Amino acid sequence: MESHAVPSEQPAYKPLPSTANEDAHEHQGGGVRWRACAAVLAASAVVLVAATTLGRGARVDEAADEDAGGFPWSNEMLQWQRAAFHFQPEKNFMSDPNGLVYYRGWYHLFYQYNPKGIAWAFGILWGHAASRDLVHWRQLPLAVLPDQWYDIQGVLSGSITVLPNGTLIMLYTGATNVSTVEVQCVAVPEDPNDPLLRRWTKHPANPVLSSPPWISTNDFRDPTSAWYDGSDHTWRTVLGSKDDHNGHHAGIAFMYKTKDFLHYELVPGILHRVENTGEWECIDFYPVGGGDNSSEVLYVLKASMDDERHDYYSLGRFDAVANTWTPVDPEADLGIGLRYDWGKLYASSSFYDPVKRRRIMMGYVGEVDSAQADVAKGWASIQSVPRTVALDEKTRTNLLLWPVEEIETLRLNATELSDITIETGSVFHVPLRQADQLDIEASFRLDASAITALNEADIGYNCSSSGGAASRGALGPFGLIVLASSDRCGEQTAVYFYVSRGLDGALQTSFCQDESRSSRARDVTKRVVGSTVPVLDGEALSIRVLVDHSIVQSFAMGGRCTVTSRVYPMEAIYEAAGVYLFNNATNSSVMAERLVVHEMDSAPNEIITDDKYLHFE
Ligand SMILES: OC[C@H]1O[C@@](CO)(OC[C@H]2O[C@H](O[C@]3(CO)O[C@H](CO)[C@@H](O)[C@@H]3O)[C@H](O)[C@@H](O)[C@@H]2O)[C@@H](O)[C@@H]1O
Repeated sequence: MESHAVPSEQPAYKPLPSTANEDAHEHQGGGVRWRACAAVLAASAVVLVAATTLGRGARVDEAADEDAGGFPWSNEMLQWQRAAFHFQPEKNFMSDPNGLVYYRGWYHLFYQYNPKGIAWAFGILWGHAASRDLVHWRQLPLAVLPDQWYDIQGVLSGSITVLPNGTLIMLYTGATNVSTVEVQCVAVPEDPNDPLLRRWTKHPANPVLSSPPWISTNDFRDPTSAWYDGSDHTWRTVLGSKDDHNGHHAGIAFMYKTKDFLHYELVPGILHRVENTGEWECIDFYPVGGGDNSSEVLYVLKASMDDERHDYYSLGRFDAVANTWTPVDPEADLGIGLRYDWGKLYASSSFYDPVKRRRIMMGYVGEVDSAQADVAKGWASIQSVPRTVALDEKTRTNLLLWPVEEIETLRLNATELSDITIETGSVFHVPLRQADQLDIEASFRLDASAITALNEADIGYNCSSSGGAASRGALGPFGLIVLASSDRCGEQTAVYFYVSRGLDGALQTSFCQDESRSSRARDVTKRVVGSTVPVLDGEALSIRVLVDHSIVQSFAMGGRCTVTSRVYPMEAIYEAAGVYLFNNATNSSVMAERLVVHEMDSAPNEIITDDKYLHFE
C-alpha cells in the first residue's frame, strides 16, 4: 500500500464553503459569499456544457429535457453514475435482495428484477448473482420466472432456508392471476450438485399457503427464512402485514409453523404489532449478542415500512412459548425508533454466514433521479455493500452495521494524514488522484475547552430540518465533503457531525449527510438525512465513507448509525471530483486525528451469457 506522508507543515487552509443562509451567520474564517458562488456556478455551467458538447460525446437522445422539468444529462454523466464496486445488473430494474444464502463455496444474491424495463412492473421475478467473496459478482441466469397461475403476476420477495442436511428450500410470495391475491410458494434447486444453483423447480403442491381471513389478501408476503424449533420439531417462518380494521393502521408480524414446508399452521397470537406504522414488508427476525449465555440474547425484529419506505429495527426479547416479541425499550419500538439506515435503503434481508460465523445484510438503494433519466441510463437501483450485523456490546441499545471486510480487498493506494487542525470556518483540501471510488476512514475530536465552555442548551437539532452542513452552531457541523467540485461553490455532498448540549446538560451527537448541494440538476430529490448517534465517554467521533460514483454510504461510530445517499453530480465527476475536511462550528476547532483515504478498485460483474434463460423473452 502506498502512503502519502503526513505534511510536516500546517496545511494551507481555504475559505469556508459557501452557505445558503450565510447572511444569518458571520464567518470567522473569511468565507466565500453565496452570491459570488452563484456567479461562479453560472460561468462553470457554460464551460461544462461546451466541454460536454464539443469534447465528450453527444447527449443521450432520450435524456430529459430541461424545459420539461428534467435535466439535459449527457452520456458521460449518466455513465459515471454506474457503481464500480456495488452490485447492480447490467440493465433494467432491480429491487429487494432475496434468498441470501451461502451454498457450497458461493454466496448467492437473488433479487427482485424486471428484465423488461427500468421500473417495478407486474411479472417481476428473481434475478440471480453469486460471488465467492461478496465483492466480485457473477451475474447468473434468471432464477425463478412468473409462469404459473399462482405467480404469473410476479415472483415476489422471499427467502431461502438451509436444512441441517444442507438441502435448500426457497419460500417466495406469488402474485396470482388475481392481482389482489398473494400466496406463498416453494421451490428447490433442480440440481443440488450445482453450487451456482442455476435452476429451480417449483413444487407441485404450490401454492402452499394462503392468507388468513383477517388480513387483506394482497398484504400477505415476504416469508422469512425459517428456523427450527426443537420444542415441537417444527420450522418457523414470519410474515408481515397490516391491520386496517376499525380505524387501525397497525403493522403486524405473525408466525407459521411447518414440518415439511408444504403444510403450515398459524401459530396462535401475533408476534408483534405497532399502531400507525402501516404495512410491514420484508420482515427479518434473528438473534444477536449473548455469546454462550442465552439469557443475554436479544432478538432483532426488522420490517420495511411500506408507508414510509424505510427499514426499521428494534431489539427485544422473544418468548417462543407465548409467541411474542417485546421491545427492550418501548420508546424504540419497531417503526418508531431505530433504522438500519437513515438515508436511502429498503427491503433489506440478512443471512447467517457459516464460513465466517457472522450475520450479513443487504438492502437495495433506489434511484432519486427522474424516470426519464433512468430510461436514458437504462438501469435503476444498486444493492448496498453487504454489511455485517452485530449487537453493539458497548451500548446494547443498537446494532453495528459495517461493510464486510472483503470490501477492503479492493483498496489500492492510501493517502494517510493525521492531526490536522481545522479552525472554525475552514476547509482542508485532501490531495487525491481520483475521488469517485473511495473508502475513507476519519476520526475527529472537538476542542475539549470549547465543549466545557458550552453552557447553552442547543436542543432540537435535527439533520433534516436544521439547515444542513451550511447552518452553523457552536460545536458543528464538521466532517467530510465528498464529490465536491473544485471551487466548492458548486456541487458537494457533506457527511458530518453536529454536537449540541441538551437541557439536561448532556451532549448529543448527530450524524448527517447533506445532499442538498450534491447536484445542480433539478430533477433529483435532495435531502439532509441522518440521526443522533451514541458516543461514549472518551470516544473520538469516527466516520467511514464509501464513495462509489452515485452511491455514498456512510457509517458513524463503528456502524452505530449509517446513512446512504444517491447523488447525481453533473460537474463533480471523474477527475473533477474532490474531497475536503470542513469545520463550520463557530466555537471550536476540530482535530482530524486520523484520515485515511483508500482509492478503491472496480469489481465489475462477470456475466454468464451462455444460457438461454439469461435473457427473458
Ligand atoms: O404495487 C402494485 C401491486 O403490486 C403488489 C403485488 O401483488 O405489491 C407489490 C409491492 O411491491 C413492493 O414490495 C416489496 C418490497 O419492496 O417488493 C416485493 C415485490 O417486488 C414485495 O414482495 C415486497 O413486499 C412495494 O414496496 C409495495 O408497496 C408493493 O405493494 C400489490 O400488493 C400491489 O397492489
